[in-house]
Amino acid sequence: MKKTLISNGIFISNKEDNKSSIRGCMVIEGSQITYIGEQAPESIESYDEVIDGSNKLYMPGLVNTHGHAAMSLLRGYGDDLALQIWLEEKMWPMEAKFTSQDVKWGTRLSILEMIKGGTTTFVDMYDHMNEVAFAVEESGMRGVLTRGVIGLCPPDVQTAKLKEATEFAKNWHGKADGRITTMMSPHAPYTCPPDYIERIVQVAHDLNLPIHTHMSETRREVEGNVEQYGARPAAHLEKLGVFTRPTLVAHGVHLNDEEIAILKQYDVRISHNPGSNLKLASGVARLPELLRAGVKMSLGTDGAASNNNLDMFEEMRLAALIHKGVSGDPLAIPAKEALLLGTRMGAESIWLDNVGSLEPGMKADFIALDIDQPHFLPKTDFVSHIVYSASAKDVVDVCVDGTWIVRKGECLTLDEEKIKREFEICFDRLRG
Ligand SMILES: CSC[C@H]1O[C@@H](n2cnc3c(O)ncnc32)[C@H](O)[C@@H]1O
Ligand SMILES: [Zn+2]
Repeated sequence: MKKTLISNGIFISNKEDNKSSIRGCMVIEGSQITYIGEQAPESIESYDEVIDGSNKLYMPGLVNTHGHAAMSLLRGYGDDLALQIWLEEKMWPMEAKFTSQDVKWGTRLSILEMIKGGTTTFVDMYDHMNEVAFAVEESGMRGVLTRGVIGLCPPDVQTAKLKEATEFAKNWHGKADGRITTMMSPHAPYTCPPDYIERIVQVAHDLNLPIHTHMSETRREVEGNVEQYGARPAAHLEKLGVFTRPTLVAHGVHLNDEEIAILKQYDVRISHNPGSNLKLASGVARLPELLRAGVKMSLGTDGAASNNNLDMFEEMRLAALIHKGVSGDPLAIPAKEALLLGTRMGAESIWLDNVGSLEPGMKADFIALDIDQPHFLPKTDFVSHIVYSASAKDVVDVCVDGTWIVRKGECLTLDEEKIKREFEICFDRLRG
């Protein structure tokens, strides 16, 4: 088993009882971290590889808990619209033209953007998901994948989509050396009739899988749900049995206290997507209150058509900043909490208990930032610098499951030039 020593680095471990950063060493054996501390545990000769970590900051890989990778093809299309019009008049008509090739190259472009920017795990809800799984397998990244189903269609089409989602979830769970896990996904309460949601929940039970859905993203959605079903979305999904499965909801912007209590009761996790919620004018989620209530929170970018990049550093900064602005409390989301939301809490939100911090026994999913740059001085509080000053462009090395997938800013697993060429071909066909 390959044994690597990284020495002379600065490490942000995220360990519960740890000081925020240490100057020292980390040892990786196979896919795992086996040591982190100030001094190397063994002499240099006992390692297969020794890396000089001077001028680098090592931290856990970022975890993006909600997105639609292939939507990179729709970046900049339908800007400055609110959700429902954006979906109905822009996204869905274009997505109806997507082939598996479009999803293949759109997803690969997003994976490139994500890994080069320090994201080591992502959640993806889309169609043509075999292509997403192949891309995850090849890239070396970690993915929690799900075929999202929209039930606004005839019963036979609903059944076909559910069958496809079920087959995908069954076939890919635990694949790519365990780097892929799967979920079942009714797209949203406003796009899936109640009986369809119940059928999806039944499949999740049968396959012992979690559920991922969009929920309470806009005020209009909440009002529509009350009008149509006599209940707000959280109570509606509770009634349909969704929360009897481990559940991750995206957005959760418009939640009242009663709904927060329901989500806490069922240990439902929420992916907070501040960039997308601002751009689509959906609102600002009650992140500080949700955290105080004990709801497990994390961060997501959503797709590149509503963000418009996949830079998780931006989401951490937005989370830290907008809640200060909205509440008037500078401590609403401190830097340390924003960092945890983008890393360890992200991993916990998607039931990955062995990534998100740098400690012995954890998977070697970590990134290195080049801190020999003006915006990382003075060398005082690196947690602050990560959240308030860093960006995806600072990432130089990325390791997932003990394998380097980015070195010196270059992706080692995917052919960047080919992906860009093929992406442009897909784009020209779709939008030319
Ligand atoms: C059924 S595949 C996923 C589906 O979700 C759409 N989508 C992208 N962003 C959002 C969002 O913020 N809210 C709701 N739905 C969204 C995407 O266009 C796909 O159709
Ligand atoms: Zn989404």
